[in-house]
Amino acid sequence: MDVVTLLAAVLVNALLMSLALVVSVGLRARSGLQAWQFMLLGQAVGFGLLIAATLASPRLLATLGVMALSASASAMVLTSCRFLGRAAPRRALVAVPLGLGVVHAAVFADEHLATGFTNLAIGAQILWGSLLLLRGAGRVRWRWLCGVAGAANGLLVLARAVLVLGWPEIYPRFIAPHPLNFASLMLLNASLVLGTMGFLLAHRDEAEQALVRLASLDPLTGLLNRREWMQRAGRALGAARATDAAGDAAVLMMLDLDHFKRVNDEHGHPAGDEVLKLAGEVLRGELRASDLVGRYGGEEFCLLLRHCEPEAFGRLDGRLHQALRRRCEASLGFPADFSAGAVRVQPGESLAAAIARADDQLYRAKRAGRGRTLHADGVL
Ligand SMILES: Nc1nc2c(ncn2[C@@H]2O[C@H](COP(=O)(O)OP(=O)(O)OP(=O)(O)O)[C@@H](O)[C@H]2O)c(=O)[nH]1
Repeated sequence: MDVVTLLAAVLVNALLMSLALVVSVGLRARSGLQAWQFMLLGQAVGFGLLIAATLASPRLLATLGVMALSASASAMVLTSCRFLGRAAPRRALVAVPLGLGVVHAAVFADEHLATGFTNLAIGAQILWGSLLLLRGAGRVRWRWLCGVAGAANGLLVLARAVLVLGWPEIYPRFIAPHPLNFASLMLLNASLVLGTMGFLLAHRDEAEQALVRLASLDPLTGLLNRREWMQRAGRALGAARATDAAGDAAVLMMLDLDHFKRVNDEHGHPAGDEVLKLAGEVLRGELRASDLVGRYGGEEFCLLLRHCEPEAFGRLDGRLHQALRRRCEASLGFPADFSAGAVRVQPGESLAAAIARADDQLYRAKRAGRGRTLHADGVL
C-alpha cells in the first residue's frame, strides 16, 4: 500500500458518496446537505489534482489541489452553519482557499513550508467547522457524530503541519509512506463516511421538524391549527383537573372577525388573507407564552388564557380590539374588528362544553352589534 493508492481510495469514496447523496436526496438548493455534497466533491477534485501533480505540472496542479481541499473544508464549515441555522461567514469561507492558493504557489519551491502552511490552514478550517458543531444547539446525536469525526481529522491534519514545520527530518513529505500519512488518510476516509451519516441524520431531523410544523400550524397565520389547539387545550384542562386546580383562572375565548366576507368582496381575497395574518400577529404579540392561541377555522380564532385574572382579561381584551384596528388601518388603509365570547372554564368542565358556552357568547356579541366581547359570569 502506498499513499497515492490511499489518496485514490479517498477520492473514489468521496465521489461515490456525493453521487449517492444526489441520487437519494437530490440537490436541494441552499440546504446543509447540498453544502456537504460540495464538500465531498471538493475532496474528490482536490485529491485527484494532488495525484495528477505527482505526474505533471506539480506547482499548478498541487496549488489547485490544495485550493480545492481548502474550499472543501470551507464547505464543511458552511454545512455546519446551515444545519445549525446560523449565518455563514461567506467572505472568510472564500478568502481562505484563495489566500492559501496564493501562498502555496509562492512557497511551492520550499516543500516543507508549502506542506506545513497548507495543513495549518486546512486543519484550522476543519476544526472550526467541528467546533461549531460540538458547541452548537439542537439535537445532539448528529452534531456529535460529525463534530467528533471532524475534530479528530482536523487535529491529525494540524499534527502534520506541526511535524513538517518543526521536525521535517521525522516527517518527510505528504506523499511519503509515513505512518502519520496512512493514519490521517484512513481517518479522513472514516470521517467522510461518519460525517455523511451524521448529516443525513440532521437532514432527516429537519424533515421531521418540517412535518411536525406542517401538521400542527396554520400556514397562513402561523398559529396552531384547530386540531393541535384542541389537543393542547384538552391536555391543559386535563392537567389542571388532575392537580385539582380545575378551571383555576383559565378563560376560554372564541373570537370571530367582523364582516369578513365584506372585506374579501370589497378589498379582494389577498387583503382578506392579510387581515388574517395581522390578526395572528396581534394575538401572538399580545398573549403570554403560557396562553394557547389557534386558528379555529376561516376567520375564527380560539384562545385559552391560563391564570387569567378578571382585571387582566379586561385589559387584554381592550388591547386586542385596539391593536387589530390600528394594525389594519396602518397596513391596509381600513380597520378590522372582531366579536368574541369568553367564559371561565368551570371545574370539571370539558373543552367541548366550554367552547359551546363561549360560542353562545360570541353569537350574542354578533347579535348585539359586533366589535365587542361578551362573557359569561366570572370572566370579569
Ligand atoms: N381571504 C380569506 N377569506 C377567508 C378565509 N377563510 C374564510 N374566509 C372567508 O371568510 C368569510 C366569512 O364570512 P361569514 O361567515 O359570512 O362571516 P362575516 O362576513 O365575517 O360576518 P360576521 O361573522 O357575521 O361578522 C367568507 O367569505 C369566507 O370565504 C381565508 O383563509 N382567507
